[in-house]
Amino acid sequence: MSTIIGAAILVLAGQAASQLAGRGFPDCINGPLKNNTVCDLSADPLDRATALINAFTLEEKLNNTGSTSPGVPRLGLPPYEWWQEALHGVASSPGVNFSDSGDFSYATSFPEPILMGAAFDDDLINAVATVVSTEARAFNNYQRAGLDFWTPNINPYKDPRWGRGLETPGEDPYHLSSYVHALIDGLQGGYDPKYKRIVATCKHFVAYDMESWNGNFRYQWDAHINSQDLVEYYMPPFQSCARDSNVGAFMCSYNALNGVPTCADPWLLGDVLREHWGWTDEQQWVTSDCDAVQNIFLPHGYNETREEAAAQALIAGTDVNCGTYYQNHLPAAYEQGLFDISVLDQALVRQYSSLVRLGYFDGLAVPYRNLTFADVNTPHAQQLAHQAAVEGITLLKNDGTLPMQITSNMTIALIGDWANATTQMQGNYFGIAPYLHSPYYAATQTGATVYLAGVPGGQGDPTTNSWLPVWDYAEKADVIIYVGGVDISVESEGMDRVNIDWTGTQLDIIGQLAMYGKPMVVMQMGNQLDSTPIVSNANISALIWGGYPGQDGGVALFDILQGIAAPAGRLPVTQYPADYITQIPMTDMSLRPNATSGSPGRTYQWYTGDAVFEYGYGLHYTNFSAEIGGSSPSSYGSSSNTSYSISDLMSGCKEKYLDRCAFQTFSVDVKNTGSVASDYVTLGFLAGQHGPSPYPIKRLVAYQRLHNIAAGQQQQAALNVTLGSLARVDDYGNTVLYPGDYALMIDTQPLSFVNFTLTGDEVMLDKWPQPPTPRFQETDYFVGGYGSTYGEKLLINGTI
Ligand SMILES: O=[N+]([O-])c1ccc(O[C@@H]2O[C@@H](CO)[C@H](O)[C@H]2O)cc1
Repeated sequence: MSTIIGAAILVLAGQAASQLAGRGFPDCINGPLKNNTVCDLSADPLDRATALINAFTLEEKLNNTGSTSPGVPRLGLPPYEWWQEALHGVASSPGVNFSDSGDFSYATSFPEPILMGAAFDDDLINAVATVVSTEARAFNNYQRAGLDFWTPNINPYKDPRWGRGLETPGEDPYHLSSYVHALIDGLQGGYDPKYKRIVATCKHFVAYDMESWNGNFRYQWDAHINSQDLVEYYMPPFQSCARDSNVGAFMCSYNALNGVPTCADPWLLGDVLREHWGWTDEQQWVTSDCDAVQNIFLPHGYNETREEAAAQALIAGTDVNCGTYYQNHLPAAYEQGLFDISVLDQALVRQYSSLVRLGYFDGLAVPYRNLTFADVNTPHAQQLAHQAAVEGITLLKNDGTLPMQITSNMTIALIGDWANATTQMQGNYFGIAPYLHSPYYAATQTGATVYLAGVPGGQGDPTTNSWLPVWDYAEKADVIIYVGGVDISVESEGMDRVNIDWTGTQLDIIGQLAMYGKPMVVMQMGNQLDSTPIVSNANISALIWGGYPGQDGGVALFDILQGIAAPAGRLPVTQYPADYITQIPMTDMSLRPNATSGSPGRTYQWYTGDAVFEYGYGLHYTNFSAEIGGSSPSSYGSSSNTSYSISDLMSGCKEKYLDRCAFQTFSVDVKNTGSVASDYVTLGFLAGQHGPSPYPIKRLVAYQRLHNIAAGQQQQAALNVTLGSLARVDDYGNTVLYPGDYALMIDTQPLSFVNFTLTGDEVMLDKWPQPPTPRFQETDYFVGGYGSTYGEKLLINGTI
């Protein structure tokens, strides 16, 4: 009896699976592949993919090397588009196809990562990513998207000019590593699930963080980075992706690293990525950025011929080529004997075994097959999009005007080019949102009378007649709200910013509006601008940073303004003074301040000047105390010194990767000492004299967001600090645990400290694989602004 039922189920499943085939999935029931091992659900994924690729002819193999793969009609293998985007929601891209109306005409649009980074809430990021992957699966079920997505952009945001900083969670490598771990877990559905929800792609590997600056373009830029900066700053998020999060794919970048284009670099894609980080699973692949293989030939000029460039990339480990360069040039490269067929087979097996792991060949056996458009933009997703914006929005100034009660008998003058922002709130790499609740929409929801003057933020003379409504509205209003800043017209892909201050026009308008002497709030949108004139103007009541807040951004801003939600976001980047960009070229990749080059240093860890607002800054509507469990000296270096022997710490360390070993979990008692319930982001910074000099000012080693701490109540944060977090990186890129003085501090203006020392001999936690040969001339370091001693030292050691 049960056999009959089983057979009936199989027949039904077979029919349904065949119907799926009509929707762009391979037909493993009735199609030509039905007897190929790729259709055997019980076989090992690698064996399944190998059997599939073994059935390809040479020509079919070469045809399927680009981002748009034609498949193999002879075998019933459908075409597959590898390029999907989902930076902060399923996004318009070659493989994503929104319908014009009805089902699949929209997807939830979350804030840009720069604002979600400001939430410092990994649980939130995991929840957002889970919604994104759910919606992606629903799109896939109806043939409106593939199963792999080229997100996240996890290059650290090292320079405030970078046009794509909005795509990242900020400037700190620890923060990015932790954020991306939570994100990938949500996108892929865990570390190693039987069926991945989707495949995520960590990009752009590595040192890609310049678009176009002073004659340097992303396509030809050769980033010169010494091993210490590389391992300490540029690599950690990618290590987190590969080694700690088991991400399904990587994308190599346009730029070169120390003379070698990243997509052509066997050391980077082989020794570092696959071997050192243990990303050895052959179900994971590397794609090039789009046309980056072409760029190896020109403008990098790294190879003599197009065929050599294509072959070099393939051999180096670039498995997929975004674009058509492989399809166009690998055939001739093969004829010229520039690569062995086994290398091409390996690349194809990696791709298709990844599709096996996504259930591409498994019909209805895949648990996500029942997702439909009803699972897109659900009430939960909408709530999360709103929450993500609220959690990230950061209060930078408040003279007590906020939270502001807005009543229906009030009049608001809402001014600025973001006042009625819609798609502006989505930044870049976005899809079609179900709705875009602008600040104006949110203002009208309060019941107050709203005068809207969406004046352009960029240019113009605010004394001319066309601006008259602004002054009229300000005159009539009880409250003035200016919503402006920057947007993707000045910071975007291919376009770095040329300055980081407010435009003269905007400052002129804001200054004049402040003279009305009314409650006035500035909402600073987009990325950071030097807001000194706003901070120092006593007539401006409050300054809120709102980033790119997504589909419910206006509502989130007004919820913060009115105190419906309490602000607890923290700046995920330093807000530099405007002249910072005159002190350091974008091309200088070094982090440490340098007297010879004049660099004031990069990021809060090394910047020696005065920030307008420091990394981690953010005000609340209440006050907090934060005590580190039991021991709380009043400052760094004062008493309560506990001493730890390095050898004792190491003897308890059983992890494969020593940096993962626990040092301590510091419990922090956080008390809301004010009168407004609020979230609190517990930031744990480490300072002290240990390891190679110079020492960073401080560095983030742990964080946890606590939620809704009632007035007068207390919650406890648990800050997990690893041995890796205590360690520093030496000149050769090795990660070393050093004896010396340490201090853990809670918050930016520390609310409490704990001091401790490590004693005994230093221990190497991670030995960095050196590139095979020195890869560029000593003089190159001088171009990059390095001191001569350093350059010599590096070359004497025959490495970088
Ligand atoms: O030719 N195009 O249309 C085109 C569009 C976008 C583009 O940018 C690259 O494509 C994205 C792929 O994920 C990378 O993040 C970005 O660097 C590169 C090329």
